[in-house]
Amino acid sequence: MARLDPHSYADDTHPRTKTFDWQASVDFAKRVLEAEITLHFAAPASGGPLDLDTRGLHIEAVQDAKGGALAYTLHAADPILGSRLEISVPAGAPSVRIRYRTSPDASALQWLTPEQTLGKQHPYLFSQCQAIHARSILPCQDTPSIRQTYTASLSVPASLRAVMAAAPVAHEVRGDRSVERFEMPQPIPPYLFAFAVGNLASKDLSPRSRVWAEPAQLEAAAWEFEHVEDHLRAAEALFGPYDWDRFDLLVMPPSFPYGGMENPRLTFLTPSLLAGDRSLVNVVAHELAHSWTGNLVTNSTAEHFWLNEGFTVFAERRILEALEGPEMATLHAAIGHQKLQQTFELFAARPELTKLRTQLTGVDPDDAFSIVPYEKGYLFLKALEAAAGRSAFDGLLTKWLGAHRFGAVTTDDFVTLVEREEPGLLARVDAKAWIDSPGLPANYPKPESARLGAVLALAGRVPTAAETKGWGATEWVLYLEAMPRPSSLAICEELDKTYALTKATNPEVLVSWLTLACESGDANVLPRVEELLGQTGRMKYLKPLYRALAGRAETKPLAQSLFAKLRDQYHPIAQQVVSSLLK
Ligand SMILES: CC/C=C\C/C=C\C[C@@H](O)/C=C/C=C/C=C\[C@@H](O)CCCC(=O)O
Ligand SMILES: [Zn+2]
Repeated sequence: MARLDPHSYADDTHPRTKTFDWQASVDFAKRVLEAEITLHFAAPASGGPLDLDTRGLHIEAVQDAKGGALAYTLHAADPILGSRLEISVPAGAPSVRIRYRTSPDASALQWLTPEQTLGKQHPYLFSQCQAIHARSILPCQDTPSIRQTYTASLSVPASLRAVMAAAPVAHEVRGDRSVERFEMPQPIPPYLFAFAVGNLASKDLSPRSRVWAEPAQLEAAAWEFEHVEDHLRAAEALFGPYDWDRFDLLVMPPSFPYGGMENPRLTFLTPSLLAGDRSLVNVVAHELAHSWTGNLVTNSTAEHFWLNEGFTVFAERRILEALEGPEMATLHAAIGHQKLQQTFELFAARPELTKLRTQLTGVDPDDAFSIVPYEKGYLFLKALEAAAGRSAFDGLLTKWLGAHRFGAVTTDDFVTLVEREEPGLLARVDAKAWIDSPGLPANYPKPESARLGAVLALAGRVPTAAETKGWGATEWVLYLEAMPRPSSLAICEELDKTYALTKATNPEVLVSWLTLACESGDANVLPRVEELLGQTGRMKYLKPLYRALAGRAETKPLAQSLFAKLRDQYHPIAQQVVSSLLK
């Protein structure tokens, strides 16, 4: 018996799921899915146990392919992993079928009332499975090391649409219900299983891309993401053919906990990207880049998350460089570097979580999550690119993607490939320190440029109008993130009086400003902070603001009272993460 993943009960001596068929009926009144799943094995079972991951599922029946009952045990829940569903599978069995019901507080799902949506007329339901939440939707081997294809059939109220990170194949209306069928032909890790149900409409952006949104937001979304085909072409020029057929976008409700989620064929995006100036489309570039780094070549467990995210930030900034020039890519890298330094301070008590390769047994991935795998992983790849030269490094990247296409990888797989293709390169950048030591090695490639230096030189004082001439959101975020914390109340007051930052419409600028002001004890911004925390559920915004409020004695009670009031409108993942940081 050998567990494949510290966050899964999947065992490499058990039958391996190759594909599954999932039927579910969405019950908005009870906030549950009534469902049945048939797991088809890669080879007939040899006879013995099959351990599946579940969380909060009410199991009604477990059967063989002919409908005969199979013995099973649903073990007590582990606080991080959920409950092991142990099934006795007879020798020769090709599949198992499980009928079950999800729990109203399934950790992957957020159920929204009509009032919590933009249109206020219809309910909404969406999923977020990364890293280990798919098991709250369906019993499965919930580890990226077992990739699975699937078919799905979703029964929803006829007034709503269901969309899925899969290929739609049929849509039938039957009275007051409609049944939408999907197929996912490419094998995916379970964390990329995703769907949404709501009052949705779509608009084509290119032959292989459309945007879905609530009707009132569709035109704004289509304008913001109009140039998605340029991103696709730039990415294919860099990384090779796009393997997923469609690259559709779904603009989520404001409570969506992340900036984006790279669900294949249907990327989920926070509505906070609809800035009206296309200044935040780097997130689309990031999610698109995952089509190669993360979705095609996938970390085998969360302990190698940097293989997903460090590579994707590197790829995102190469797309940005191709479309907007090296200066913009460098500015984004500089913001990431600033936030990385802040994160090292936040993780001072848990430096082991700032290694690239982590040990996460007994650690909840959502609690370990930070930008370290993103930005430290990016800097490590930049160090390799600088040492090898861009052409040689691009050759490495091509070989990496080709060698592990539709596969699951570990850090050792990357080390082995680089050592084989470019002997000595890893030693030249002290790869061991990057991978297995906390923080950054002394020789790391700090993002630098003239424009960047000019912005950073202003940190600590209020810039003049002349000095900020031509600044966009990126320069303002970089300046605000580089400001000493706490800054003086005099500086905060002058900044806001001069530049009306509390009225900023760009969410990145607004949150960087409000966080600085809260960390500096500037009570003038508190009404806007309270308003914003009620308008978004994106953890990138919730975490720094709640942490800033909780970090000062005079505003800690406000952090707690606000969270008590607002928590139900946040996704279950955000509720758990913010609750942990307020402890
Ligand atoms: C050391 C790493 C430990 C765990 C990593 C594995 C999974 C973390 C889990 O919490 C899932 C994260 C999902 C992230 C989805 C989107 C992000 O890439 C975007 C985050 C930033 C943003 O909101 O823009
Ligand atoms: Zn990502």
